[in-house]
Amino acid sequence: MAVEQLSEEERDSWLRALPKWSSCRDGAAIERKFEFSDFSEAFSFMTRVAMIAETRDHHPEWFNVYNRVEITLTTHDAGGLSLRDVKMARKIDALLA
Ligand SMILES: C[C@H](O)[C@H](O)[C@H]1CNC2=NC(N)=NC(=O)C2=N1
Repeated sequence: MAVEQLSEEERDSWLRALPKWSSCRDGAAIERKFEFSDFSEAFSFMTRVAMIAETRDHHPEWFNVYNRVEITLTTHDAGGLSLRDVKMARKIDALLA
């Protein structure tokens, strides 16, 4: 599905609203690291993120070891960062609010 990459200006302004996420891959992605009390908490969080990803058809790249989860968001169909990533990041943040 066609989806637009954010311009550099749009990216910078959206990122200011997502202070827990940092830009990576030369602006093509954003990432956030999470730490939980144990694996069960981490995996439960991942399960909730997975459900959101499925309903939105927008899937994270992620890494988990025990209580740590690292999430990278990028839009493969756009070859970079899109509004889908920003919205997904907001949803993920809201899970922990
Ligand atoms: C065919 C399917 O809708 C697409 O491949 C979706 C699935 N999940 C996706 N996830 C992400 N992160 N980027 C995409 O471009 C993407 N595209």
